[in-house]
Amino acid sequence: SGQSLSDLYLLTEVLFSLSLQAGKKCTVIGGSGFLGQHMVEQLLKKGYTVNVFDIQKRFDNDRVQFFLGDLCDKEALLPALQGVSVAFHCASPAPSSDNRELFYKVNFMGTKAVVEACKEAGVQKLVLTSSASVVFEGTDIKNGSEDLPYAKKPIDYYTETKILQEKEVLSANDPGNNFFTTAIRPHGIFGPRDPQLVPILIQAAKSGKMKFIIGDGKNLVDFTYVENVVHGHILAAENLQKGSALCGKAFHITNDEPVPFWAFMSRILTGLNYDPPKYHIPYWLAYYLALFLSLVLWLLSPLVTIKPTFTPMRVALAGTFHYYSCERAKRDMGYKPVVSLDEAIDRTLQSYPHLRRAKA
Ligand SMILES: NC(=O)C1=CN([C@@H]2O[C@H](COP(=O)(O)OP(=O)(O)OC[C@H]3O[C@@H](n4cnc5c(N)ncnc54)[C@H](O)[C@@H]3O)[C@@H](O)[C@H]2O)C=CC1
Ligand SMILES: CC(C)CCC[C@@H](C)[C@H]1CC[C@H]2C3=C(CC[C@]12C)[C@@]1(C)CCC(=O)C[C@@H]1CC3
Repeated sequence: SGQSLSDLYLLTEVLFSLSLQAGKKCTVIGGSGFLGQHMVEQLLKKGYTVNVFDIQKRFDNDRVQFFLGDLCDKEALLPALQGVSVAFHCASPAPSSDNRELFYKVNFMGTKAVVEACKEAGVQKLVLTSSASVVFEGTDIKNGSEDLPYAKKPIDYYTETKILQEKEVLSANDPGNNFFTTAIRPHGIFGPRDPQLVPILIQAAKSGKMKFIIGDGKNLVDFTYVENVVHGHILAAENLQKGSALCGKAFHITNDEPVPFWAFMSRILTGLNYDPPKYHIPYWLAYYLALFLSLVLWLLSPLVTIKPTFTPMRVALAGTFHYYSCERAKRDMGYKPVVSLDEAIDRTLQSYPHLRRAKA
C-alpha cells in the first residue's frame, strides 16, 4: 500500500544518512598538535564528525569529542575508534626532543598499537602522517619520487623511527579484511601555530645567530603550507578504498614550488622585521662545527643540558637540496596545492604578530 511504501522510503533515507554519517566519522590521533588541529578544523568544515585522541588537550571545541591517552596503550585507543571509518595518525614526539627511547616507543611500538586498535575496532582506513625525510641521508635530493629507497643512514633517531612506523602501517594494508592503509609524506610543514620553524628561526635571529648562509644559498627545498598537507590527508582518506592505487603506498605532499632554503628563511625574517643573513660559510665547515659542538655538549651533558640552535641535522637541511615530486598524489588522488607559497608565507607572517620585531 501507499503507507508501507512511504515507510520503506523513510527507512531507506534514514539508513542511507546513517551510513553517510558513519563514513564521515573519523579520529585524529595527535589532534592537539600543530598539524592535528588544522586537520580537525578542515574535517569539521567538510562535515566530518571528529574525535581527537592525544596525550594532551590543547584546545576546546564543542563539536569535537576528546579522548586523552597514550597511543602506546591499545586499550586507551579503543573507545576513541568506536564507530569510526577513518583514523588519521599524526602523533609523534617533537623531532627536537632527541629522545631515542621515546621515538622508538611512540613512533614504532605505539604505531603497532594503533594498527591493532584500528583492526579491533573495525576502522576501515588508516592514514599515517609520515615524512619525506624517510629517504633523506643528508645529501642532495632533487625532485625525488616515492620510489627512492628508505635512508640506510637516516639523519636522526626521529627519522629512523618514522621509517619503521611507515613500514609498519603500509604493510598492515589488508584488503581481504577490509582494512586499507596509506601514508602521506609531507615536507617542511609551516603555517599559523607551528611551534617549530618560525619560532626557532626568530629565536635564533633574536640571539644574533642568523648571520650566515650555509653554502652558496642556491639549494632548493620544499616548504609545505599546513592547509595543503591537510588537503592531501583528506583526499587520501576519500580515495583510499578496495583496489585503489593508494592501498599500502606512500605519497609526497608538497607545495609543488621548491624554493631556495635561504630565500625562504630571509623572507620570513624580513617579514617579521629581522635582518636576513648575508655572510656565506662553506657547508662542510658549518657541518663539522655543528658536529664538534654536539660532541662537546654531549660530554658536558652530565653537568648541564644545552640545546644547540645549529645541530648537524639542521645544517644538513639548511645546506642541501631536498625537494620531492608530488606527481603520484596528483595522479592517484587528484591532489593540487590549494594555497600558493606566496599566499602561505603572507598568512603565516600575519599569524605571528607577537614574534614581529618592533621597528626602531
Ligand atoms: N612539522 C613538520 O615539518 C613535519 C611533521 N611531520 C609529521 O607530522 C606529524 C605532526 O607533526 P606536528 O603537528 O608538527 O607535531 P606536534 O608536536 O605539533 O603534534 C604532535 C602531537 O602528537 C601528540 N603525541 C605525542 N606523543 C603522543 C602519545 N604517546 N600519545 C598520544 N599523542 C601523542 C602530541 O601531544 C601532539 O599533540 C608527525 O607525525 C610528524 O612526524 C612530517 C613531516 C614534516
Ligand atoms: C637555525 C636555522 C639554520 C634553521 C631554522 C629552521 C629549522 C628549525 C627548520 C628548517 C627545516 C625544518 C624541517 C623540520 C624541522 C624544522 C626545520 C629544521 C623537520 C625536521 C620536521 C620533521 C620532519 O619530518 C622533517 C622536517 C624537515 C624540515
